[in-house]
Amino acid sequence: MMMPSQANIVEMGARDGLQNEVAVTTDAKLTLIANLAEAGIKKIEAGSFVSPKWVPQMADSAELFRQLPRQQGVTYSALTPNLKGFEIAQSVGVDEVAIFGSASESFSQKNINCSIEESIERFTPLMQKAKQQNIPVRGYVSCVLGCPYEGHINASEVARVSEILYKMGCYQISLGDTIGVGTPLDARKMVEQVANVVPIDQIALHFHDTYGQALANIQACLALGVNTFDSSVAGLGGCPYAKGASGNLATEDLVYMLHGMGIDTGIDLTKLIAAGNQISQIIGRQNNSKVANALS
Ligand SMILES: CC(C)(COP(=O)([O-])OP(=O)([O-])OC[C@H]1O[C@@H](n2cnc3c(N)ncnc32)[C@H](O)[C@@H]1OP(=O)([O-])[O-])[C@@H](O)C(=O)NCCC(=O)NCCSC(=O)C[C@@](C)(O)CC(=O)[O-]
Repeated sequence: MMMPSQANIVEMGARDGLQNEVAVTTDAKLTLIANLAEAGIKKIEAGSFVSPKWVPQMADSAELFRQLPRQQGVTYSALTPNLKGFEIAQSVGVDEVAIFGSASESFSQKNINCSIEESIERFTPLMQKAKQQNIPVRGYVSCVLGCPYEGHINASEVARVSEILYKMGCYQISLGDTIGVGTPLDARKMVEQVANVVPIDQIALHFHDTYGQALANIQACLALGVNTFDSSVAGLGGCPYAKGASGNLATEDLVYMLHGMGIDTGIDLTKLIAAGNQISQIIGRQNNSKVANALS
């Protein structure tokens, strides 16, 4: 398989990032999202329609979508764990939603308060409604390279859950190394196993960078033909149900590597770095992107 000449980046900063940082105002989120679109990002996960008691940082997602100025050609998406979340998302004009399952029973319980099988039952009416309304649904599988509660997770279980979400109608399956423990050979083997049940061009990688392995893992999987990657500007975030996990791979670091390999992203790195520096300043912490720090 040839390396892709172009890659798609799904920007997580406003959702996966800010769900696990000190709460910021809706205005600050709107500015971040506008800056990301201005930098050339075409897919922005902007919020989530989950219980505000579970994730208070996302409680303003409906208000955010109501106010969000849309840039043509940009998709603004949100997480929806159940029909209730989907209906609220739909009422405020979300372009695309994502359901999120897990390859780990324990993480499923901690994150969405139900078993893997129960989560599939909750997703079913959502998928039916999304199909009726023509709203694309992305599917996440968490803990694909390890679980904070169970440790090792078998790739066969990752493939099993991925196949279920794919067959339910998710147009893309995003494989989450939620706690960032994976290493390149394991990442590659896991993706190869999922690719037996989900076409490789419908697989995305969502790697947290807790152990500094995310770029190496992506590099190992690029050769398989994967060309969609989730990342967070400034490396924002973590996971509220995976203590100690750091944010997603920083988008600036990913873009720098891909451009260096001759893989186009359509993203202006200078504008992206400015967006990351601004939100880091607002939340009062150092930008977690090595590239941003080197070039700032
Ligand atoms: C899924 C639930 C809601 C189940 O929570 P539950 O308690 O089992 O659900 P419930 O149906 O019994 O409802 C309980 C309360 O939540 C409300 N509720 C119910 N649904 C909604 C909704 N959609 N929006 C707003 N409110 C909702 C519902 O109305 C009720 O309110 P109350 O009567 O107590 O006032 C809960 O567990 C939850 O919100 N969990 C948050 C999960 C979350 O956001 N986690 C972080 C996402 S990150 C992730 O999953 C990993 C990923 C995707 O990034 C990939 C990776 O890194 O690997």
